[in-house]
Amino acid sequence: MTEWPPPPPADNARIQAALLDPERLAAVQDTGLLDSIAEESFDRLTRLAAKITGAPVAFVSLLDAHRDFYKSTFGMDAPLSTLRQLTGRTFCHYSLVSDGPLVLEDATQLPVFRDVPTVASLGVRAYAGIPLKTEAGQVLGSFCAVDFKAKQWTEQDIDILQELAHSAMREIRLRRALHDAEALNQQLVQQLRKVDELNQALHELARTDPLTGLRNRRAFDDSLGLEIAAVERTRSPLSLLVLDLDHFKQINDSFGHDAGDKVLRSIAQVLSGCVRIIDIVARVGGEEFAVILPHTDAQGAHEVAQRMRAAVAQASWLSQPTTISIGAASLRTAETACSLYARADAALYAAKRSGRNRVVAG
Ligand SMILES: Nc1nc2c(ncn2[C@@H]2O[C@H](COP(=O)(O)OP(=O)(O)OP(=O)(O)O)[C@@H](O)[C@H]2O)c(=O)[nH]1
Repeated sequence: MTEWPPPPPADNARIQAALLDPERLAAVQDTGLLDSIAEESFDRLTRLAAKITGAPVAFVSLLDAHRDFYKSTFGMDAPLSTLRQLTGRTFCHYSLVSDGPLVLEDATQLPVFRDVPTVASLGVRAYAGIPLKTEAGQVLGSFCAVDFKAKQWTEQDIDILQELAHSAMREIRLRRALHDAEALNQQLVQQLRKVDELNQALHELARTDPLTGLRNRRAFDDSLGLEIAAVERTRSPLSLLVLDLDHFKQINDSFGHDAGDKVLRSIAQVLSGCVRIIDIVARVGGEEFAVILPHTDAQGAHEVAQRMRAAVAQASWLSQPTTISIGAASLRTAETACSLYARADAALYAAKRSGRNRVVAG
C-alpha cells in the first residue's frame, strides 16, 4: 500500500542499541509481564485484530534484551506457538526503531526484510506492527498482525491496529498500577501489623510494674475480676493472698532507697518462684504484693502462703533478715472482688498486729 511505504530498514547496530538500551529494558521489566501467562484481556485484543484486519495471525510482543516474549498470540498453529519466545532478528525489532507503524505488504520483495528468519522458516510475508510506546517514550514491543501471503493493508486496518495497540498499552499500565497498589497495600498491612505490635507492647507496658516486672495494680484488678467471673462458670475455689514486707522502712532508712528497690525485685522473684503458672502475682502498692490463686481453696492458699513466707525469711537479704506478713482469703459465694480483697487485707493487718512474719486467714 502506498500510504505506508516501508521505511529504509534500520541497520543492525541501531536495532541492537535500542534493544539493549537499559532504560528501555527497565521499562519492559517494569511491566511485570515477561514470562507471564496468557491473559484474556490481551488475547481479546489480538483476536479482534485478526478478525477485523483479516490477518491470520496477531500478537503482542515484548522485546527483552535477547528474546521476543509474546504476551498474547492469535492464530499461531502449534509449531509456531512453540516459538513463543523467539530469538534472532524479527520484524518487531525493525518496528522498535521505526518510529511509527511498520507496514510491509510483502517482505519477500523488500531488501533486508526478506532476510528476516521467519520469512524463510514460517513463510511470513505481510507484517503490520505498531510500537507499544510508554508515556516516557520507551518502546516495549509491538502490537502486530501477520499474513502468510502478500497483503494490502488498508488505512482502516492500520487505524484499528493502532487503537488496539493503544488498548494494549492501557492494559499494561493498568497491570503496573494494580501491581503498585498491591505493593502499597502490602506495605500498609506491614505497617498496621507493626502498629498492632506496638499497641500490644504499650498495653503490656501499661499493665506491668516497671520495678519488678510483675503485673501492676490495674492488671491485678482486671485479672481478679476475670478470675471471679470464671468461678461463676466453673464453681471452682479461688483464693487471694495480700502480702506486705515487714519493717521495710528500716531497710530503706538503713541501706538506702536503691537497696530497698533491689529487695523488692528479689521478693518479686521469690514469690513468683513459689506459684504455679496459672497463679497471678502482682505488685499492688509500694511494698505490697497480691497473689491470685485460681482453683485453690483455703487450705491450699494457706500452704502457698506459708511457702512464700518461709522462702522470703530464708533468703539472705542484705545484712538483716527480711520477712513478710500475709493475709489470705478464699472467695465466698457471690462475693465481689472488693469484698474478697478487703477480707485478705484485714487478715494482713491482723498478721502485722499479731507479730508479723506470719499468715492469717480472713
Ligand atoms: N525502696 C523502695 N521503698 C518503697 C517503695 N514503695 C514504698 N517504699 C517504702 O516502703 C516503706 C513502707 O513503710 P511502712 O508503711 O511504714 O511499713 P513498714 O516499714 O514495712 O512496716 P510494717 O508494714 O508495719 O511492717 C516506706 O519506707 C516506703 O518509702 C519502693 O518502690 N521502693
